[in-house]
Amino acid sequence: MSEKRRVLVYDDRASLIAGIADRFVGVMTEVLAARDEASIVLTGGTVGIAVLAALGSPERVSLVDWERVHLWWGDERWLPAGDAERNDEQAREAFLDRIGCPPANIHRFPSSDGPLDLDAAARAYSDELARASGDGERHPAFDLVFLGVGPDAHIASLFPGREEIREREATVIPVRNSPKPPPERLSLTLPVINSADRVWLCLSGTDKATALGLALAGANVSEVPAAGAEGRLRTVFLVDSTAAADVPQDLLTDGGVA
Ligand SMILES: O=C(O)[C@H](O)[C@@H](O)[C@H](O)[C@H](O)COP(=O)(O)O
Repeated sequence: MSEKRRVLVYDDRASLIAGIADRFVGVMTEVLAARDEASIVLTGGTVGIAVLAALGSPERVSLVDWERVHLWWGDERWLPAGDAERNDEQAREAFLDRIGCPPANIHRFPSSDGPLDLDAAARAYSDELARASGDGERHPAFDLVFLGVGPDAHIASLFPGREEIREREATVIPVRNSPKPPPERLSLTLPVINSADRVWLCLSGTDKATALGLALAGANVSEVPAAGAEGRLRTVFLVDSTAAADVPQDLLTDGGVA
């Protein structure tokens, strides 16, 4: 396993969630010691949201200087603002209301009940990313992108066998007829995800074992989107032992720098 890519295996889901949260606190301490602000991309999904809840827990909520953090999303479900199924709403319930991150630093995707249609919403988020870059780039320099991984190895709303995973020009795209409900979504594209210093893929459960095994074996990205996730400095698969069941022992590492 290269220093750039690691697989960290935790005994069970609870220790995985806690381990991801604790490692994230460590990374943020390092990043915010070196720079004024950090930019993080959050994910939806049960593992991603559980990690946010752990970060918002009484024992961790004060460990990150959230006032210096910008939060973005890797994807969003095309639903009305405040809908319980929106990734940003689940993040709000999990931790946003407790961490004291300035509202201007919380960069939600547009919602379906707003003035924009799906295509215009993608353009609007793309424009917001560019504005936030501050130096004429197309998006901020992301310190870390969280990704959940579907049983089909999708990441964000980039699904296998679909054109969106192959998009290399746009930074944000609309997704229609999504295999995972709801059918309409918005997603960052793979080049934007991979522009981050760190990409963390978080997997729990036996239904993720095949996706993890294929991703680590270097399967074709169009068919196994998780195989295409690669941070500039680090790519870390943070998994529990059930998700790791199909992974050859030589691809597993314990501990190490995430
Ligand atoms: O909008 C979403 O649903 C997520 O962004 C999606 O990419 C999710 O992270 C994966 O489907 C894994 O979800 P689980 O962690 O619940 O398996």
